Formats: sequence, C-alpha cells, structure tokens
Amino acid sequence: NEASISSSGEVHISNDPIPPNEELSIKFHNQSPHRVDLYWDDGEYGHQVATLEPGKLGSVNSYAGHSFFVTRHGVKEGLFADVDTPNEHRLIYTVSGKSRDEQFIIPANAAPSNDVCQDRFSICAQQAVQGACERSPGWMIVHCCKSCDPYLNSRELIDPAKRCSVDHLNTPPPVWKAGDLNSMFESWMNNATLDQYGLEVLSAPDCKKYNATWEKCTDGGPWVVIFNNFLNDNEVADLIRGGEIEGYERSTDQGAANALGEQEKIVSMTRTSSNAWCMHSCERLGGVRSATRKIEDVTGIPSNNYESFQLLNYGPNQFYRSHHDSSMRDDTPPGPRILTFFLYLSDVEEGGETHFNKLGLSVKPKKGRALVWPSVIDKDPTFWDSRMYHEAKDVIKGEKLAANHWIHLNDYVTPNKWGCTGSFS
Ligand SMILES: O=C(O)CCC(=O)C(=O)O
Ligand SMILES: [Fe+2]
Repeated sequence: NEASISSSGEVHISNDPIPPNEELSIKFHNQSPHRVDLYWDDGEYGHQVATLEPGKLGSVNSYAGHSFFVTRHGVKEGLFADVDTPNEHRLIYTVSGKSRDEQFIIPANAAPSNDVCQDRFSICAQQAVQGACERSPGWMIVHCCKSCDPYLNSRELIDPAKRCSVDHLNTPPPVWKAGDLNSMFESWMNNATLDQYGLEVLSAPDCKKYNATWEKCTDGGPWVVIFNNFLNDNEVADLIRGGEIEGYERSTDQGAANALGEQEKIVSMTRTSSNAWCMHSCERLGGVRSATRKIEDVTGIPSNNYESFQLLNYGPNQFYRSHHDSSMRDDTPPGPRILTFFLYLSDVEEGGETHFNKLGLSVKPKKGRALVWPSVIDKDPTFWDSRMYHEAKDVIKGEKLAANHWIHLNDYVTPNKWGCTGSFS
C-alpha cells in the first residue's frame, strides 16, 4: 500500500495494486564487508547492474518478478548467507512488486561458500548438457562446477593446483632452450625470403656484423628488429575490423587471484588506451589468420604458443607507461612471454612511438610495420631480459592502431583452455 500526504496535510492510504509493468526503484544495502557486484539474473549469465562498496546503499530500476544475485567484486564468485552453518544459502533477491520502496539487505555474514564447487549461473545445467564443459573446460569448471562434475570431475579440477599441473595439461616441451633465441635472429639475417618484408636490424649483439641501422647500437645489446612491410592491406584491415567486432574496452591490469585461480581486472592508470582481444569470429577472419601464419613461418614457433592477438587503440593524449612484457621469472604453465611481435596498423601524425627506456631507442608507428623483440635472455629463456622495458609515448595528433602477438615459451592455448592463465574471458 502507498501512503501519500496531500497539500492539506491529510494522509491517504492507496490500495491500488502496483501495475506489473511499472518500473520500480529497488534499493540494496550492502552490510557485508565485501565489495560486491550486483547482477540481474536474465536466466543466462546475468547482467551486471551495479557495484556496491561495503556499507553502501545502491538503487537499481527493475520490475516485479525480476531476480538479482550478488558476487564478490571483479570475479563472479556468488555470495551466500550463513556459510558456517548448515543453513547456507545463495543470496538471490526477487522483486516482490508489493511496494514502491522495496529494500534488500546483503547481510553482514555474506561470504563465498566454503564449497567452491557451485553453479554461478542459471544457464549452467543447460550449457553442460550441450557439451560446454568439454569445449571450454576451464571456464565451465570454475563457473558451472556442479553441472560439469558428471562430465569432467570438476569438483576435483576446480583446484588450480590439480587442473594446471604438468601431469594434467601434458603440453609439449619448451620451444627454446639456451642459444635458440640467438639462432632464430641470426637465421633471419641470411634468409632471402624475408627480404619481401623489409627486415631492418636496429639493435643486435654485434652491430656491424648485422648492419644495425640505429646509430646508437652497442655491441652486446639485445636484438630489436623491424619488418618495414610485414602486413599487407588486407591483413591490416581485418585486424582492425576484428577489433571492432570484439569491441575495444579501456585497458585493465590483472589483480590478485582467488582460491580458484581467477584474477580481478583493475582499470589501469599506467595505460590509458583501449584494447580488444581477438577471439572467435575475429580469429576466423582471413587477414587475421594469414597474419598469424606469417608470424609462425618467420619465428618457427607454432601459434599454440601465442596469446590471442591483442588489438590496441590510442586516441590523442593516450599512452602506455614503461613496463616489461614479461616478469623476472614466470612459473605459470605457459611460461614467460619470450618474444613480442608488435604490429602497427596505422600511421600516427605525431607521437605514439614505442620507446625502449633503457636502450633509448624509439620506433615510429607505420602502417604494416612489425617491431620484434625478445623479453628473455639467450642463455636462459626462462629468465627476463631486464633491458627490454618499453613504453608507448603519448599520441599527440591522430589515432594509433596496433596489435600485439605475445609468444610464450610453452603451449599457451591448452593452459588457457583449462583456465590456467588467470584469464576467464
Ligand atoms: O603501443 C606501443 O607502442 C607498445 C604497446 C605495448 O608495449 C604493449 O601493449 O605491451
Ligand atoms: Fe609492452
């Protein structure tokens, strides 16, 4: 029932029922210690509608009969009430439609379940029946553990220590051993088939021997080479189109991992560009496939060791501050990124150079040009080359479009499929 106060000060109680199609403003009070994401349950994977800080009140517009669920912020781990008692239940809120100011409480004891093997979404059971557990085991084990258990033993494999073990993944040996990095670059030097790509050495361990064109090249330096005409117009166009199909989003960094091996995405302050990951329909574009095949031919490293193309878009004043593409040591199943194949998909009127901070070397964007450098050292390809810090200078005028193909020491595709790379996109 609705109460209203008229201008004369009388209180009227209305018995009119609320029409079922009336939009209602529903309040959620987050009394839990967690930062939570609020999802409208659309019967599939849910739509995130709000993020609520601990202690805060938020409101969403909704309709009678609609349901909502809450998860820990950034990961889709559902929250439950009374997790230490047998009464534990998933927090699901259904709009009653009986009041115009319905308020729901996310209680102080809301927490992820002690049993990590849960179905997070309404659609899990149906997806499992349709074969999704076998097709995308990593994602499904973590998000639809209950429904996948009969197919995949997901209750056990949800533990990343089991799911991501060497025994379970059973991937081929590393592509490089000591000395192979140098051998690859050296083999490029007298390979006539690479002439068509306009190979130019900027920095190398022996500047004279390899005709390095960078005037500050110093002997003993790392390899940095460019292929001035690596991509043709069709490959450039398909990579750009692929990025548009996937949709560019503001770049994020990866945060800490939870017990299931999921990492939260955090909006990056050191990287203001947008990016898109080339998956599914993007990966099927002819020009995208031929770009990958070219890189396989040139490097001799199979595309199973590559991350998906990451497409980059920088507008005026956007940048990516100094960073390394690898870490000092990387014990994850794919191993470190050993090589970056960086592709420029546009010219830039002013700014946007890739600058190697420690070397003092800048490379100008040019449509179709590839810039290639290793992130590890020749004598131990599991260890980073600390000289390879680099940044993307601010774009001053124009737009910069580019793409990364990061190449790992080990198979990347298999661990990624099993949810062993921190990414569950
Ligand atoms: O945009 C550039 O020039 C470099 C980008 C980069 O280093 C990266 O995406 O890791
Ligand atoms: Fe980088």
